[in-house]
This record gives sequence, C-alpha cells and structure tokens, in this order.
Amino acid sequence: MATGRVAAVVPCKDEADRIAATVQAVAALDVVGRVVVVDDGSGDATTAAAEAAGADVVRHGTNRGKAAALETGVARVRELEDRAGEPPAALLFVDGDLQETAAALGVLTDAVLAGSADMTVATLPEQLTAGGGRGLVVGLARGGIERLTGFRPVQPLSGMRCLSPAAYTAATPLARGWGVETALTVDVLRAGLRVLEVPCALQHRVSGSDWRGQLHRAAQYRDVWLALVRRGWRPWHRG
Ligand SMILES: O=c1ccn([C@@H]2O[C@H](COP(=O)(O)OP(=O)(O)O[C@H]3O[C@H](CO)[C@@H](O)[C@H](O)[C@H]3O)[C@@H](O)[C@H]2O)c(=O)[nH]1
Ligand SMILES: O=C(O)[C@H](O)COP(=O)(O)O
Repeated sequence: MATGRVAAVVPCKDEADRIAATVQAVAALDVVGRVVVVDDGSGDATTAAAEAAGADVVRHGTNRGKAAALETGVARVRELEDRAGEPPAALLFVDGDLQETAAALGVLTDAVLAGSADMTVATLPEQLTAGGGRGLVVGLARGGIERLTGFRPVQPLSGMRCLSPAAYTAATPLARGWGVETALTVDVLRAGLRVLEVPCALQHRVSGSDWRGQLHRAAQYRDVWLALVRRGWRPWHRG
C-alpha cells in the first residue's frame, strides 16, 4: 500500500505568495505522507506561510541555492523518518511556485513506487504566461546530457522529480545551484538506473525577459555548464 509512503521536499526562496497553495496541494495527495519545506534564505514571509499551511519547515539563515536546499530537505526527511521508524519509499522534489497545480504531481510517483523507474521527471505543458528565454540553457543541458548518457530529455531542467532512495544515493552529493537537475539525470543514468519523463499538468512562475530574468539564465547557464564539465563533458564536443 503506497498511502503516505512518499516524502515531499520543497525548496523555496521568496515564495510567500505561492508556498501555502503549493504545500496544501502536495499534502492532499494520498501518496504523500510528509511535506518538508526548505526556506532558502527568503527575505519575505515564506517560512510563516509554509508553517501555516502545515509543512515542516527548515530555514537557511542565508541563501545557499536550490541544490543545497534539496539536500537540507532530504536530511530533514531522514531525521523525521528515523524517529518514525519507517524510511520513505520515494522522495518527491517540488518547486514552491506551482500553487494548486501541484495537485497533478501524483502521476510522478506511480512508476517509482511500482519499481518500473528510479527517477521520474515532470514535463510541463505550454505555460499560460509566456517566458523570456531563448532556449540556450535548455539546449546546453539537453545536449550535454545526451552526450554523456545517450538520453535526450524533452525538459532537462524540470525540477519536479520523484526519486527512489537508490536514485538519490547515486546523485549525491548533488551538483551545486541550478546544475542539480542536469546532474541528477546524468548521475542516475550512469548508475545504471532508469529515468522516465512523465507529462504533468503543472503551471509555474516563468522567468521574464527583463534584466532579472536574463541574470537568472546566466546563473543557470553557469551552473549547468559546471555540472556537465565536472562529469566529463567538453564544450568542443558537439551535441
Ligand atoms: O536560491 C534559490 C532560488 C530558487 N529556489 C527555489 O527553486 C525553485 C525553482 O526556482 P525558479 O526561480 O522557479 O527557477 P526556474 O528558472 O523557473 O526553474 C526552472 O529551472 C530550474 C533549473 O535551472 C529548475 O530548478 C526548476 O525546477 C525549473 O522550473 C523555486 O521553488 C524557488 O523558490 C531556491 O530554493 N533557492
Ligand atoms: O526560462 C526558462 O525556460 C529557463 O530560464 C531557461 O532559459 P532558456 O530559455 O535560455 O533555456
């Protein structure tokens, strides 16, 4: 019986307006037994909003990036589950900005709990709000992953993932910052485990084309590039 066997980890920074709806939608999934939110040094009321929504919240005193927030969240899950005496059957990584659409995440857990995949990755439909990206970061991650593993992901940066304990172990320590998703896919596949992309009706806050959005993409590009190079990818390798 899968009820309550999945532990959700929600990394977030400055998501006070969105985190409560996200937590409530995830907690309402039968398969989810625990929701841990990691407030990654927010300057707003993210912690209070997540606690009011019923999440277990851990807070970073200063911002450490998404990968560090995920690691903190998994450590917290382990601490809580050790006390309860039963480790989770799977981990569910959830971005804090999905709000009510996080209710669609249940489909990610099926294949992992059934043992037919070790990591599932959500692919998102077209977003209601247009983004300001030109596909550079996505292209870098997709090509790099394909070069290193032979697998060509549709949405390589998607952070909504369900992992078996073996998949998480294969990917730790996690790659830094925004490199985490790209590295997860490479590391899990290289461990001989199975990765499956699963369509999921999610909507998230997309980055715009203003200077803030472009700065964000520059940081994503840097982190994905570093994650790939540290795994043996070389920029002059076309792919
Ligand atoms: O320092 C930070 C910054 C962001 N976040 C949280 O990380 C998640 C994703 O960040 P977001 O700003 O929404 O990034 P996007 O560019 O929209 O994200 C896309 O690309 C990222 C990889 O670059 C993935 O992590 C995301 O899942 C994917 O939606 C959100 O919950 C954030 O609150 C942190 O925990 N720490
Ligand atoms: O907006 C996005 O999808 C991400 O920030 C990636 O940007 P990109 O379009 O430059 O790959």
